[in-house]
Amino acid sequence: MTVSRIRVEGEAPYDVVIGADVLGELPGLLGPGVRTVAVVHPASLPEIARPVCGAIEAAGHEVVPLPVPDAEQAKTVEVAAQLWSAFGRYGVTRSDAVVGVGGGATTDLAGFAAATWLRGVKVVQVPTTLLGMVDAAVGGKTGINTPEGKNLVGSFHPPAGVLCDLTTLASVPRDDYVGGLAEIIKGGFIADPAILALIEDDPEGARFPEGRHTRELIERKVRIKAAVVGADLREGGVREILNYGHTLAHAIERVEDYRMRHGEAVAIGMVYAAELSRLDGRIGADVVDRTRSILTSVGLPVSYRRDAWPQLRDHMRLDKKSRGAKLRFVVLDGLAKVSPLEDPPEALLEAAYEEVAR
Ligand SMILES: NC(=O)c1ccc[n+]([C@@H]2O[C@H](COP(=O)([O-])OP(=O)(O)OC[C@H]3O[C@@H](n4cnc5c(N)ncnc54)[C@H](O)[C@@H]3O)[C@@H](O)[C@H]2O)c1
Ligand SMILES: O=C(O)C(=O)C[C@@H](O)[C@H](O)[C@H](O)COP(=O)(O)O
Ligand SMILES: [Zn+2]
Repeated sequence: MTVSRIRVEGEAPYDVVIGADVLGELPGLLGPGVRTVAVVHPASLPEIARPVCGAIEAAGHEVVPLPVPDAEQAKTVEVAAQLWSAFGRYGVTRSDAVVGVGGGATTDLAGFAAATWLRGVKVVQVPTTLLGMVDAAVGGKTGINTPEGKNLVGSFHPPAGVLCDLTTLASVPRDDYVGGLAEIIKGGFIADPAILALIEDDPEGARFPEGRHTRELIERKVRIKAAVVGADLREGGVREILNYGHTLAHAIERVEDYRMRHGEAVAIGMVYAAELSRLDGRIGADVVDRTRSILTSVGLPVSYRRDAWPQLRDHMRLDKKSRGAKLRFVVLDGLAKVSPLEDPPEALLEAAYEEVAR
């Protein structure tokens, strides 16, 4: 299988390397002069962390394996503080590096710990879920949750490289894998409708790493993300499009106490954003129907509890796109045509939720 390298431009350009059995590329991404490498990984995935540690050790670095709690439980200030203590104990300096191995939750945490330790040390991300590869590990958004909401603390800290070893996808639980499809489908609606056609061509295959179009879907989504974050790292403009569906999604995750997968919440959030776009007169029912049908075809949810609306509305206040009391949504004016929707009337917000509610 070939190895692809997708460049992310910006102040400090880096590569997203994609292929099977590509761990040999890791020392090159770490670069010269690194002595100690802290490998942050879920405690539940020792079999995935071990070869990563082995590849780093074989290149002559000193490896410090740092297991953290699984999934969203890792994205807390307590776990970040444990990493800071470990970095101190093991002497991680500004010429050393952190490697994040795992799903998006682990790479978000590892990136955040690296961004804040000594005001910023090098991080290389090794995503091992579909969602991590196509979204979380690329682009330098790092963060943790607080009791008030999702990703409320974090920083923009681009990695020095991202290594997507496609062989790791084989063991990802089906529902977690399918969650990653939500972020790929998001890419289809906001930038590259060819993604939608590929999934519609083989929705069952899309649910598996060995699917006919998997490699192309991954690369198309990574290219979208690389182009957007390369142009606007700090979300001053175009990067906001990557937040399509996320205003409601993050509120749902908060209501669910982070027990719902991010991708599942994003799927519901995209239906909501599509309904907002339709009710605001921007798109026809065809795009909304396509949203529901493609999400359903791969097994993603498209509705949420009616009685949760007051709580969801309250949590949306703290969305990072809000400006003062004014909410801001990312909406569609058509396929691959994205706009901000500022300060929508409450009646519109409620009417769109009524279309999502069950
Ligand atoms: N920073 C960003 O730009 C960005 C973008 C999108 C999502 N995110 C964040 O990413 C997170 C979601 O990521 P996710 O969907 O990868 O979830 P996750 O990190 O919770 O991983 C899902 C599950 O899969 C397990 N797992 C990981 N790799 C595995 C493998 N190869 N084999 C078997 N099990 C494996 C994990 O241990 C976990 O239980 C959310 O916190 C979300 O906010 C961040
Ligand atoms: O990279 C981005 O920018 C995104 O918005 C990608 C999202 O898929 C991702 O979930 C991100 O973490 C959400 O960011 P937030 O700023 O709304 O927390
Ligand atoms: Zn997301």
